[in-house]
Amino acid sequence: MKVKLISFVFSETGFRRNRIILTMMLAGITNGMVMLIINDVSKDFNEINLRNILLFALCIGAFVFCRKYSEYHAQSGVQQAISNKHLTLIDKLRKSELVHYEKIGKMSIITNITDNSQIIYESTRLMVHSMTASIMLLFSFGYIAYLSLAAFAMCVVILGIGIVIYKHGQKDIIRLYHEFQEKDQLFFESLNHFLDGFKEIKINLKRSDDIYQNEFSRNIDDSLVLKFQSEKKVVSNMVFGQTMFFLLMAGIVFLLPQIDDVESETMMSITAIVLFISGAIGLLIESIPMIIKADMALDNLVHLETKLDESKEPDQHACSELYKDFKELSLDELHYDYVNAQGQAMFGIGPMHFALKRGEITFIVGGNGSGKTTLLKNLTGLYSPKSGHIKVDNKIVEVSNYNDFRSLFSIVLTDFHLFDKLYGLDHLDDNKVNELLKKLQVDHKTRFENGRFTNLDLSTGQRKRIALIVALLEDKPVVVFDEVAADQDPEFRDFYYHDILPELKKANKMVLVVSHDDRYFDVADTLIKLEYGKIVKLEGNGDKQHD
Ligand SMILES: Nc1ncnc2c1ncn2[C@@H]1O[C@H](COP(=O)(O)OP(=O)(O)OP(=O)(O)O)[C@@H](O)[C@H]1O
Repeated sequence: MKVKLISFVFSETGFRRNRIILTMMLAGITNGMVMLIINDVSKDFNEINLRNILLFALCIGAFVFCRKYSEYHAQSGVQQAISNKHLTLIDKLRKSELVHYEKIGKMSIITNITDNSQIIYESTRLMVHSMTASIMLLFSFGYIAYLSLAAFAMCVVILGIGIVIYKHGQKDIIRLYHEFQEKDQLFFESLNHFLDGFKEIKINLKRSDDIYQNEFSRNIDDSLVLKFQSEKKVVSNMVFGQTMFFLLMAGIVFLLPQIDDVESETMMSITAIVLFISGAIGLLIESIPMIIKADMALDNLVHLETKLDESKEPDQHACSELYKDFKELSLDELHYDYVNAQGQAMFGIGPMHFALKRGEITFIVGGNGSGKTTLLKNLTGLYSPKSGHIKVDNKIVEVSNYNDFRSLFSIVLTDFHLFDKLYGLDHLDDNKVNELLKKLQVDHKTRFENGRFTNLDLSTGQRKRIALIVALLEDKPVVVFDEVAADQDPEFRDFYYHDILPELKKANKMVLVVSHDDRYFDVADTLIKLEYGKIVKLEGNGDKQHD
């Protein structure tokens, strides 16, 4: 059986790897030596001499040192390996396509990374103990072979049969663990809904009871059944292991004298050794289920990493401000559709064909679900089109230039997120931010000090204003606002349409706005109306520029 946990633990120990292996072996050997000395001395009290006392002390000292060294360095190795794995996963995550991230899901990523890492970390100590115990067992069996080959053969046969049957039992346990994991996944999905919909649950007792009884209780009951079944198997397997050990004892005590001509003193020694190693065998039997869980946890992390590798964007050229001075952005027969898990196309947009200029305001309008946000995600390079192209100054934007292309945009989508710090904005002048807070009338709620907003516990409308401020601070050539005015009071809405947007236009920015405010449609230079993913109206400059 290949234990993946071992290679994972050693993957980050570098030059200490050989030392850890050596000290683990020495800890096992010195443990065995202690047993030998005790055995020798208890057989013959003349053996109580300075040499044996010193040897005993030396073995204990070496054991303590080796055990501490191997355990400490293995633990720090695995901690390092886990931290590196976290960084690798986050790095791969940020390079994967948005559409794949949306499919994998936030909760699945969080639980995968946190739960599995915890299991791996906790199992490492057990694994080190088990490896030390295995060395001690090998040492002890070597000594048994030295005392009596027949006793050694008996150990090999009985333990061999035990291992085969034990491994067979493990297969069922692994299957049950997998089923349990799937149930656990369902539980976390429900938990995700429960936490996201906490307000809706709080307000509606019937809904709250329904989700509690029919979702959580049922899921937990199903999980418990599997957990009980697997625990039952684990316990049976452990008891079986212990029984095999008793069988070994019985073989040594009752059978060995019949088949081998062993003296009673040797019999005593062999019995003492077998009793001595019972602790190590017990430890091994108890560790195996945990090590299997750790291997499954590693598989889960590898599975997540493989998914992220598959969803990786094509390699990007180094950012070169390729499009910095662009003038026009156009869609050339762009088509995009969402596909379900079976690969069938669901909702789609396109084909779309229009051109937008810098220094102009474009409104994208249409009913709910008409495809406005999907269009924006394509336009900004968050999704890559299934067919057709995005062009900048009439040149196709290759996917390898998407990083460069996306750097043109500041976006505030409907599900925007406010970061506690303004990442990526270096050398920001606090005064400049505070002036904007004043201009957008949120300065009485929050200030910008030492690179952070002092308060982000704000109303939805206020949070949107902060998101708007961040977008303005980024000072990108294209700004994209998805229903930003939706939660604003009439005065601010007026300010947004009649001041903020025209100011951005004056600053030669391309302004893309999703809006349902038909009272302000006259602000737009171009108006694109969507229905069922198709352009049903294209008015203004965008139409004139259409080639
Ligand atoms: N990740 C997704 N997977 C599958 N279908 C999706 C996904 N996101 C959106 N859709 C579907 O695409 C359609 C268009 O959604 P989109 O968010 O683009 O509409 P919208 O015009 O922005 O709507 P609204 O005005 O309500 O925000 C919807 O029918 C929606 O069900």
